[in-house]
Amino acid sequence: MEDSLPLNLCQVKKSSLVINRLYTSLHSIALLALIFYRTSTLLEITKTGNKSMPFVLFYVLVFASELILSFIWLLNQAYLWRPVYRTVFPERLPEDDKLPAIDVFICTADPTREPSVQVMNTVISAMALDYPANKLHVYLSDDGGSPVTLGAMREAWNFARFWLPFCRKYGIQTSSPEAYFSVAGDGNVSSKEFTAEKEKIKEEYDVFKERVNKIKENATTIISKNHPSIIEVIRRPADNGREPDKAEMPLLVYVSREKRPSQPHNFKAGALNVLLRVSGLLSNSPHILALDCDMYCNDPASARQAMCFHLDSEISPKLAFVQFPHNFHNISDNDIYDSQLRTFFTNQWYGMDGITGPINCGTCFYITREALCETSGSIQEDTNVGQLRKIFGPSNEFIKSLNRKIKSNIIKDEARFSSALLQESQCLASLSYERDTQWGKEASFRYFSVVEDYFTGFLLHCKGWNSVYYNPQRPPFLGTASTNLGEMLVQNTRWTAGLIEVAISKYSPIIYGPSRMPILACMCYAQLAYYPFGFIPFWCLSIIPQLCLAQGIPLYPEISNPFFMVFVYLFLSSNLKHIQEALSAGHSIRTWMHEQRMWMIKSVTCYFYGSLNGIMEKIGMREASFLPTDKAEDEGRTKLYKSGMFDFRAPGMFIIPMCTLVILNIVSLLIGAVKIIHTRNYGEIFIQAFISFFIIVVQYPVIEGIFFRKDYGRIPKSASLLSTMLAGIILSLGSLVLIY
Ligand SMILES: O=c1ccn([C@@H]2O[C@H](COP(=O)(O)OP(=O)(O)O[C@H]3O[C@H](CO)[C@@H](O)[C@H](O)[C@H]3O)[C@@H](O)[C@H]2O)c(=O)[nH]1
Ligand SMILES: [Mn+2]
Repeated sequence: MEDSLPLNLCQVKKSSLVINRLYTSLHSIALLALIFYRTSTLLEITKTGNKSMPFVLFYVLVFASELILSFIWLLNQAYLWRPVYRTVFPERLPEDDKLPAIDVFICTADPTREPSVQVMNTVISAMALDYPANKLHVYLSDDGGSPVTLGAMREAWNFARFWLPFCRKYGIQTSSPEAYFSVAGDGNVSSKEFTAEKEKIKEEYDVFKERVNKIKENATTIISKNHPSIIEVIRRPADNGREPDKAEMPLLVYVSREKRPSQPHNFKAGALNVLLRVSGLLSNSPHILALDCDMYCNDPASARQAMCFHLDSEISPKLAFVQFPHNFHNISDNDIYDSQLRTFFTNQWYGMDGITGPINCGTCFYITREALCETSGSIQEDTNVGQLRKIFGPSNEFIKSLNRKIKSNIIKDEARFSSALLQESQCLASLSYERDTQWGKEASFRYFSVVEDYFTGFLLHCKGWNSVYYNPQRPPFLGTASTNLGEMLVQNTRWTAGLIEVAISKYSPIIYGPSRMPILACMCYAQLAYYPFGFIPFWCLSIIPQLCLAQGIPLYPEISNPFFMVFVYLFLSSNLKHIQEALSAGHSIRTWMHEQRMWMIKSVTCYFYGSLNGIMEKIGMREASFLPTDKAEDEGRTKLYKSGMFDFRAPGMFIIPMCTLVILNIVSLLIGAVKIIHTRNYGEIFIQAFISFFIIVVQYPVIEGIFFRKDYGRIPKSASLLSTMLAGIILSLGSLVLIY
């Protein structure tokens, strides 16, 4: 019987599992050997006492670095334990009238950094999801409180009245009009009628873009940080003579929560919580799709794919969300900055999916309202309303909405948008509404950290909820990746600060997690929280062995020592594993090189600064901030990225440490080489020379940027000069302390 067939399948990636476990076992033996070697050598050094204090200190720092790296490596093994992949069978879903409703939440904050036409493409593509229109409700949160966005949204509604019927009629998959018209376009139809219609729609689209741009040109305010809440249910305006087919349209709502300059608004999490409340009143769908404003739906099938999990009676009672991968439309084949964040989406989430499910990634996920407003499941007619008000605030209407049994979630009836209801929504979007409630603390999206996604997902998993990772063949969503070095380092610094805030709090996954979720899941969460601390070993290992190399002082076993092979093994094993993962995800060896390079660059910069910011935020010396990434295209920058050239026009705080370390490595390798030629004894400092050599090879683009490039993306002369001076100072200080 069709009904009894499963809606989805979960299979273990057997070959990966075997390779992974073999790798983990062998590599951990080698790590134990390293720890044995370091401990015994250190004991010997301290016993004989014939080494200088600075040397012992350096030795201890190198050992400590190796321990930190081993710890992060150990946490990482949890991802490798049991990778799984999933298959869905949407054709087995119940009839349309039995499908649950979906609310789509889209957040935007700034029409300049997030161009309105792009945001509206996301809105339109969400409206075009392959789902019954009366069960789809699209909400846009505008943190910019911008008349430009509101105006653009009205225009988007107008255009969608042409676009949706067209997509439905011809089965268009690329439901973002911009993407559809800029690429060859799908819909394998070549009839005359289709061509004519397509042309007509294209004209409508151009009109739409023109109007949106005009709204921006004529606007007197672009962003308002001081305004009451504004909610508008977008409706079709009076007949304008361009009436298309009477089409069923999803509900479209504009929400701009109240903003006051002096009051904290909790960034995106705050915006999402307002949407959660307002939508609770207007549509109250049991499922929610959250999207960043640049993440348009690239496959209308994602809603039904997600339902294959949410409607599976076996997994649904504990299933909080289905996470889809982040894919990006602007990734070049030669992705020099690893803008696509490959490791997360082609490796780690499969591994977490085999435990309790992937982390929440902030966008491209279908979550249940019940998981976010946890108590709703248990709300009965007799539940103490006073209690609920303490958690959810004073709105009776909202509290009523929590009880699924009372509320139907389908609205078509215009009377539902009575002015009283809209007024109540406005009150739900006001700043004062959350005062003395548990919003952002107990239920809902959490405010504790700027990586609200990671933290909210973590607490859901702690409460016993699960998640699912589904990565279909056709990218379900496509966003705009940061393909600009400076922008991306700022973004990563923000992420790091958010992660470190969690890592050093009472919610640290290794303290808060173990009693609440499987240990492997804790390890995954801990790996994400702690990997930024990799900046400590990276800084140490790119300075200390080099200082010693320049003095001809060995820190590693010499070639004839049996432990030499342990170091060789560790280096080869981890890099070959990395290469294997890149290759099996369909990438080339080049990807490995890019990722190594970016790991080094991020370690010296964002992981370092982000950790400092996180610690300062924790002790109250700094306020958290969230500057949305720039999603507007910059032709010059895009050109450099596409041609595989680094664009070093980034703040000096990022460029200078990077250059300093590279120059330091070049100089110490040169000095070391001269020493080797003199003494003819290379065996003792081989590993140190190799470390420098490896860093230099991997960081070749930086060398090119300092010495060889003449274009505008090169490293500025002033930065090179300053870096050379800094490298000189470090080297001289190093030789001073090591000699005396
Ligand atoms: O005060 C704010 C700040 C941001 N946003 C929106 O949040 C989204 C994400 O912002 P973006 O600048 O694109 O940040 P990213 O670092 O790219 O976002 C990633 O990381 C965030 C956590 O730091 C997650 O929330 C996101 O989903 C995830 O894509 C965008 O739609 C913004 O408009 C707001 O609505 N209000
Ligand atoms: Mn983004």
